[in-house]
Amino acid sequence: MNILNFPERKKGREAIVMVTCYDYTMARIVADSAIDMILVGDSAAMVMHGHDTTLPISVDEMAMHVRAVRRGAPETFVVADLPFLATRKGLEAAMDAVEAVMKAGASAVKIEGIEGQADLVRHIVASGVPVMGHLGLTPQAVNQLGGFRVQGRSEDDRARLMREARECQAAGCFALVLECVPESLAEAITRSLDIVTIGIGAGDRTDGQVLVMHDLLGLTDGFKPKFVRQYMDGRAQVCQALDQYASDVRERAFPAPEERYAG
Ligand SMILES: Nc1nc(=O)c2c([nH]1)NC[C@@H]1CN(c3ccc(C(=O)N[C@@H](CCC(=O)O)C(=O)O)cc3)CN21
Ligand SMILES: CC(C)C(=O)C(=O)O
Ligand SMILES: [Mg+2]
Repeated sequence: MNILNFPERKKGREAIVMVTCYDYTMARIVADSAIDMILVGDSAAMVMHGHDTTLPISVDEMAMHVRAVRRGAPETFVVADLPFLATRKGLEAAMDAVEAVMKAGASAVKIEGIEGQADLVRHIVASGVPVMGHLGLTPQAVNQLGGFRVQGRSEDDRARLMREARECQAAGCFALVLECVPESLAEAITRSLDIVTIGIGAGDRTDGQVLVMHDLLGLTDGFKPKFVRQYMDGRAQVCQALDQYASDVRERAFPAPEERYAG
């Protein structure tokens, strides 16, 4: 995937497949898979660091995850989330955040919401940095949304999200994530835009899909929103391996002779 390929992946062509990734080892695996692109999401705050929301992660921590992912996937298109408030403290602070994740190796940045930051998006794009928009359930606004809830169900919200999607495109976004919105709204937005849409909990009419790595591997304990499909029972498989290791050690079945060094 290259920034120049996105327009040709618009509706009707092959769907874009994106997954989150936060570390070197998993990035190497993603790079060997059929995945198109990586999102170094601020969901790292939750799945990597154990917070309840995405709010606590810093620009430096995001940059650290981007550096690790870039080392593991040197050729992959990597989008980095700009964390909570990074774009809301003036132009210089915002550009410092963009600089940090781009110099860490990102190919593009993702910014939640468009209200009050269309000019900033224009400036980032004019600076040579591709920007991915993100509308619908914007987790950085969880305190305002009253929880991780489906968005765009009322007629007013629908109209607002449709308008904001057009604003993202007008501001120069090359792609737009639609999170937790009714499929009819995601379809309407996808049809009305020239840029690609990437859905999560937004039905199958978007131009691509994104899922959190740990969700699709079944590693997240008890976290299973409706839109998640678990492609393996990662928790059970990892736990089984750990239990086997523990029992082998206790029974002195590990290490075997061939796993030892001779003097
Ligand atoms: N591991 C992980 N996966 C994600 O997809 C994800 C994160 N973390 N962190 C950031 C946001 C938060 N997300 C979430 C979290 C919870 C629901 C959820 O509980 N959804 C309810 C629907 C609620 C409603 O009907 O309004 C569900 O049961 O599906 C949805 C998205 C998506 N993102
Ligand atoms: C859920 C996706 C879209 C995201 O923003 C994240 O993982 O942080
Ligand atoms: Mg995010």
